[in-house]
Amino acid sequence: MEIVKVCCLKHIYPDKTEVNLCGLDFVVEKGKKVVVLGANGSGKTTLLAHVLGLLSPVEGIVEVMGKQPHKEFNEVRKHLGVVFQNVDEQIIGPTVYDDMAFTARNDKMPKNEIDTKVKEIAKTLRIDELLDKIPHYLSGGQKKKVALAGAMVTNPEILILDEPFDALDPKSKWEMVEYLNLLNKEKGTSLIITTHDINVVPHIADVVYVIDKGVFTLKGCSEEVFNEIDLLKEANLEAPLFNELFNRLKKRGYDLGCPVTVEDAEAQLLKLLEGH
Ligand SMILES: Nc1ncnc2c1ncn2[C@@H]1O[C@H](COP(=O)(O)OP(=O)(O)OP(=O)(O)O)[C@@H](O)[C@H]1O
Repeated sequence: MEIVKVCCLKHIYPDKTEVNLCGLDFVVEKGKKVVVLGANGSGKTTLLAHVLGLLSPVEGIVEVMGKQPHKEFNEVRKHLGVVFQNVDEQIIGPTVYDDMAFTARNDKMPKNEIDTKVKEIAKTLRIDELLDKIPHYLSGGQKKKVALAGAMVTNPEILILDEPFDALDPKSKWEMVEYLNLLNKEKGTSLIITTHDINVVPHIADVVYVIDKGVFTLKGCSEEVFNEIDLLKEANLEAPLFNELFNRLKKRGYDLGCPVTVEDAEAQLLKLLEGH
């Protein structure tokens, strides 16, 4: 079932900067983890702002659960959780606990339910030690986790994350990937994630879109997308290094497939070595 659809979207910012999101239709199926890969300024944040109903299109289609987000903002927003690229813009509570509880309190969720959820999510994201802290003084990575935790308290059907892995150290990044995968598996939460961290993509994405200067040029699973090395380069993106390596080996007559994770690459190489 299609829950998000964006096609031929034209946006004009107040300073007259025009962004045309065209090419392939951007579609999110219920329960899927969709990654949008694109270089700086390619239009990722503009896309998300339209899905969230924060901007109005001049032309084109933007639908979330069959509704137009900018027209039916409240109706659409109750299904969405969001972590903005600049989390300082969304962290507003005087303490981490209050910040996480903010939307749930506004939605009149019972106090004890909020308390249980806040503590449970904080524990899973390993920020339970921070609950009494003032968010303003946290590190960038800690703030990302707090924003994600806050977005999760109301149990959104679709979670939108703009560059969620920025500012995270490797351990926190992989913990975040693990948490998002678990969330998707256990709660069926659909994910829309923008990133330019290519190495994370195969570990999180069911579907990958590549956006090149506003044009959706590629759609597929990680293997399909990372095989299109020339199109990725055109979009100012790099395929994972070993992906490039396996492509070069293929050109020399060693077709070992298109592994997109270190584990897959290791398995393929071992197969080859053990065959000799
Ligand atoms: N508020 C704004 N006013 C004017 N132009 C804007 C505004 N926000 C974005 N743009 C322009 O729209 C285009 C797309 O920007 P957008 O922020 O959507 O890209 P992005 O892919 O999210 O980039 P990044 O990875 O750097 O965050 C860029 O040319 C950018 O300069």
